[in-house]
Amino acid sequence: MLTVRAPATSANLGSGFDVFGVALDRPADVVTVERAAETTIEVSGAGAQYIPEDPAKNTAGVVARELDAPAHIRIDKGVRPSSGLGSSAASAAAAAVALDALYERGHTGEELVRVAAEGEAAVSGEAHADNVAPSILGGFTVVRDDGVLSIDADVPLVACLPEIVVSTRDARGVVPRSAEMDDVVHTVGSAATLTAGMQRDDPSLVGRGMDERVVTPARAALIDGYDAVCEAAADAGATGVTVSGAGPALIAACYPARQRAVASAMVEAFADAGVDARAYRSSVGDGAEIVER
Ligand SMILES: Nc1ncnc2c1ncn2[C@@H]1O[C@H](COP(=O)(O)OP(=O)(O)OP(=O)(O)O)[C@@H](O)[C@H]1O
Ligand SMILES: N[C@@H](CCO)C(=O)O
Repeated sequence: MLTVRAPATSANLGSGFDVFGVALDRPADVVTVERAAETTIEVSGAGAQYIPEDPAKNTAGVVARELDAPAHIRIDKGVRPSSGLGSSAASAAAAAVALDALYERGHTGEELVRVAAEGEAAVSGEAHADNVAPSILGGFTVVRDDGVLSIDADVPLVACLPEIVVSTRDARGVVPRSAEMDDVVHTVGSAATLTAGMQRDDPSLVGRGMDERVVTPARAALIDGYDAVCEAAADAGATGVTVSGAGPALIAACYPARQRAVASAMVEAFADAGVDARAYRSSVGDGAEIVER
C-alpha cells in the first residue's frame, strides 16, 4: 500500500494558455493505492458526489489502465472538481506517481506527465498536460508537444475559489478560434514577462505577465463578479489577477506583505457579488510526493 499527495495547480496564468502551469501549496488530493487483480475506485472528500468511481471515467482509473497497473485506488479529494485548480489533474498526478512506485516501474517525471495527461483526456476530451505537469513536477512549468520544462520559483500567489461550477469542457467551448495579430503580439510579450518573473522570483513581472486579451475575457464572462474581484485584488496590492485554469477560480500574484490583504479583498468582493468564496494563500509549491509506504 502506498499514499501520495498531489497538489492543486493553476494553469494558463493568463498569457500561457495550454502551456503554463504552477503548483500550489494547497489544497491537494491524497491517493492511496493497493495492488489488485482489477482496478476499483473509492472517492471521498470535496465534491466526491460529482466524481465517477467507474475507472474508465475517473482520471486516476485511466492512469491505472495506461500504466497497466491495476489497483484499488482510494481518492481523498482536497481539490473540488470543476474548480479551475486542477482537480481532475491532482488525482491523475497522484495516481501516476503512486502506481509507478507501487509497481516499481521507474518512469521519469516527464513520462508520468504524459500518462497523467491521458487521464485528463478522458474527462475534458483533450490530453492537455498543463495541470498534471506542475502537479507531478512542482514549480512553474512550460508544456510543449516536445517536452516539459519546470522552473523552481518563489512567488506569493492567492487562489480564490468561488462557489460556482464551470466545467473545463464548457470553458473550452468559449475560447475564440482565432485572434488578431495585435493580441498575439501582446500575449507573447506577457508570456515572456511572466517567465522572466518566475525565473527571477519577481511578483511584479509575474503579475504584469498575466495580462491576456483573447481567452481570458471570454472566460471571465462565465464568472459572476470577475471584474469587481480583479479590481479589489489590485486595490489590495495584487500585481496581477487572471482566471485560474478554466475557472471559476481566480489566481493573483502579489508581494508577501500584501498576500493576506489580497486574499481578504477577493473573498469580500465575491461576497458583494453574492457569491461565497474561499481563498488559498500559497507560494509556488512542490510536486506530488509519497507520504506513506
Ligand atoms: N479524480 C477526479 N477528480 C476530479 N474530477 C474528476 C476525476 N475523475 C473524473 N473527474 C471529472 O472531471 C471533471 C472535473 O474536471 P475539470 O477539468 O472540469 O475541473 P478541474 O480539474 O477542477 O479544472 P481545471 O482543469 O480547469 O483546473 C468532472 O466532471 C469530474 O466528474
Ligand atoms: N489549459 C486548460 C486548463 C484547464 O484544465 C484550459 O484552460 O482549458
